[in-house]
Amino acid sequence: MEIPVIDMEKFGLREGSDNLIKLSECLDQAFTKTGCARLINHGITTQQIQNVYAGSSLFFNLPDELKNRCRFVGEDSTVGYIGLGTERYGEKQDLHEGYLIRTAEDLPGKDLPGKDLVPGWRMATESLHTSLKILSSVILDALSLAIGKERDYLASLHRSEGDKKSFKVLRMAHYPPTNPDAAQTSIRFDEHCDFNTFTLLLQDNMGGLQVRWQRSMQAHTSIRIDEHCDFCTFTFLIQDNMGGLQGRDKDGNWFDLTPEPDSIILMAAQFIQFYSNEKYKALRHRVIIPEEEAKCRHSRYSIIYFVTADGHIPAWPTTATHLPQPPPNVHDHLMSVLVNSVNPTPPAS
Ligand SMILES: O=C(O)CCC(=O)C(=O)O
Ligand SMILES: [Fe+2]
Repeated sequence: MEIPVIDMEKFGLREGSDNLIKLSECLDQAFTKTGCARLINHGITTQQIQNVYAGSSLFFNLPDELKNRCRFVGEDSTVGYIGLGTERYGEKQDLHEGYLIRTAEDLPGKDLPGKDLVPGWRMATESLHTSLKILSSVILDALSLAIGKERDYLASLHRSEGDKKSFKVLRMAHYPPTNPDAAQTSIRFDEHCDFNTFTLLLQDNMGGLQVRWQRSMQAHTSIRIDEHCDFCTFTFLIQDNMGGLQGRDKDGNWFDLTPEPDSIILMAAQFIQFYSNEKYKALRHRVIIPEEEAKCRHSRYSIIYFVTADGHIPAWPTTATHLPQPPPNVHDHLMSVLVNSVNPTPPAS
């Protein structure tokens, strides 16, 4: 699968809405075709990114006891440290830990737990966060046009400043070294789609991120016979020469999203799926344990920015006929999804 590359420099975005229309067309094509894009020349510097990785590496190598003191509890539980094995997205054990932050303006009057444990890390994350916010606001505007709305339509659903319940968070992720045998029972991050609007993802050069697009993206709006398995014992099938019959391989066609230095992966998530009236599909993705022994015995780091609508906004439009009505709000919807993926029993070490 070819991931569309979008060169953000081409759009000279402060110059006017003409370029925004061009960007919206590129995003529309990318999301329709693959549910994702690789953004280059996005204005975020190598130094900004490296500063965050450097802090992540120091933080995640601290003793568990210190990291565990950085958990947020109560209504702010969407920021702070999330320990190894706290989340689980499938049958296998997920092998990742994370630290989630919001910017100071999104979290007025609050300090992040453990913000001083790693000198300079808070400043580095704040700088990257601010740049990602700027990038995401351009993308929100372009996506508004792409779904046939006014330029500020999505921005008006994503204000979030001072919204205590906002899930607009930046996550620093760490995948600890493991061994190739662990892949039998564990995975670095199991298959899921994100439940926010879209995600901006940076990864180091360790690899392992994979995506697969939802079948209906390839099938457009109609299909001769939709996906199914037969319920008999086995089937003999003879077909003419017109083609069209497809099977899925055991793995369901996963594609590697190979690391490219400094590029940012943009992934469609559930909110844009619902608000585009299913034109775009939330991209399914996972992080596998690499087969190369050297890579799997090495830490992997990534940085993920979840662009999320404000907590009180309906999780899907009230006009969506295929979804339960009335919709829950974004906050309650995300809480219910997160509750299902949080596994309170950490793996035995
Ligand atoms: O670390 C990655 O590359 C993927 C992480 C991810 O999918 C997530 O945090 O939702
Ligand atoms: Fe994800």
